Amino acid sequence: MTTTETSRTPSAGPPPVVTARGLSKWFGGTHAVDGVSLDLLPGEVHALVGENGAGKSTLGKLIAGVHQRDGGDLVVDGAAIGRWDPARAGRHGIAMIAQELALVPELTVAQNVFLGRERSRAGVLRPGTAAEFERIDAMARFGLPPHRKVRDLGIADQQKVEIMRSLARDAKVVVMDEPTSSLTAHETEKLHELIRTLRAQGRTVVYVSHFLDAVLGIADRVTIMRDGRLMRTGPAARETKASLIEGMLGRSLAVTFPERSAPVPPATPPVLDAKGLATAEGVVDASLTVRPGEVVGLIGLVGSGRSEIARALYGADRLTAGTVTLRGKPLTRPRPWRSIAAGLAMVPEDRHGQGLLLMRSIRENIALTHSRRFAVAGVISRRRERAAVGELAARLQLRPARIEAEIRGFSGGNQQKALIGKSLLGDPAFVILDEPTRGVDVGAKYAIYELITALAAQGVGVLLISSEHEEVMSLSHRAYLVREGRTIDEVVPAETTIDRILTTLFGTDQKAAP
Ligand SMILES: Nc1ncnc2c1ncn2[C@@H]1O[C@H](COP(=O)(O)OP(=O)(O)OP(=O)(O)O)[C@@H](O)[C@H]1O
Repeated sequence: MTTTETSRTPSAGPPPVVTARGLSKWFGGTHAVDGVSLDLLPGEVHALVGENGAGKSTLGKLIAGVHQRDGGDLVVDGAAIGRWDPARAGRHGIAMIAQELALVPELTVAQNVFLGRERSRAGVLRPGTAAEFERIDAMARFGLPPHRKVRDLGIADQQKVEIMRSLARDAKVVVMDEPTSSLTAHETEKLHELIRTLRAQGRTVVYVSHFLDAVLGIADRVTIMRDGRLMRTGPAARETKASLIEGMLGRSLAVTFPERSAPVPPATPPVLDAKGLATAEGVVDASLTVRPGEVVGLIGLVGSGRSEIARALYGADRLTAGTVTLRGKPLTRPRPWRSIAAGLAMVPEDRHGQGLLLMRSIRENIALTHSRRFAVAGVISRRRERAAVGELAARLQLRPARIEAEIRGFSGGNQQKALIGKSLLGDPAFVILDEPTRGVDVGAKYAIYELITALAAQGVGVLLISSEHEEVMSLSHRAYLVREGRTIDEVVPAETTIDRILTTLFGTDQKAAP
């Protein structure tokens, strides 16, 4: 579909709570949102879908006052809106849960939930807030400890704090940008229940997501965006996954995986050999090997210790027991810089917290860790740097392909690609990819799958962690099952099913039949 249709308000039914007419937003030469007209109805879940960089987040931010529009009109509750910022939007009952979470790490869960609302100084909450927290907690059913510092929470729990914050503000329109990207299937289902409750209360949820199955399951209406423009808005019931993908990309694309290379013979000496790892951060007893040319998955639920095992291998957390051997040499007391020098690379799960410098350019971000590689007689050659980064940007299909632009101006999915690029530039022998396709659209996902397969074909050993079990099942030669910080079993994904594996993971001491 190439024609641009605007959404229409059904002739009967309640008037829209927000109406956008010809909204427009430029970032430098990028027309991020281009003449978008849209109604948000009370009591609807309105999904926004589109490729990375299609303008979904920017549209959400224009509605929530995070960005100022450059053109077009915004009508809220029937009144035309002039200047617009998050505080004004908040007073009109519009809240946004952005991809880049806006929490204060040093404050507690409850303090963050009521941030900007509490009147007492130094983060001391007003009397009555405990009861208020309980009320919100009862509605959200996340079971978060109110007094825990946010910096001690994982990214999934931090996302839940943001969601509770919008509940605390009693928002009637909540824009959720990729709310489920770090949640487990079970947590996603709980969030969807909460969204249904909000809808039943007559509230509006704008749901930005790349998970098209989830979109079809929860949304009443779907708006498809492409290149800043609105392609169509219509009832979710009339869409299928294929029709959404076609609308997003302008062409059809089978959601498939590239073919795995042949299994690596077991006698091949491993590139990585880890035995009996333990850390204070939750690894209890993890052992695994990865051979050159092999993609090995870690399958476990969020919170099972998958990412913690990755951090232990990389040296981000200190080992309290166990050994890591890389290319036959022991990594005594692994630390990230020693691991990188020894040929290990890691793409972390939390790209903002651990991976990228948002104020620096793509080139600087990609090249920073590898400055020595571009040195000629001790001086960094910008020309060599630009050539290598440019080549990587093309391989990763980075959009826009401007390697000197600041990272923060790139869409979430394109930031993720830059992060992967950063880890690959050092020609590592072993790569850890923790949620490499999180927040990435279908087209770019396939590019990342191809990259993983290509890395293995070049003889690199890959450790793959993903909440999308289908990815691990389709890309890995072998996989370890992880529960409570332990590697409890090893499977060959091509010879088993995810259902069997999940039975093993959920069960107490059942073994998966391979
Ligand atoms: N603060 C900014 N400064 C400069 N450019 C920006 C900024 N925010 C967004 N852009 C650009 O605007 C376009 C739309 O980005 P946006 O984040 O809205 O896309 P998106 O559809 O939400 O993508 P994703 O699915 O990857 O999150 C992109 O080309 C992006 O690079």
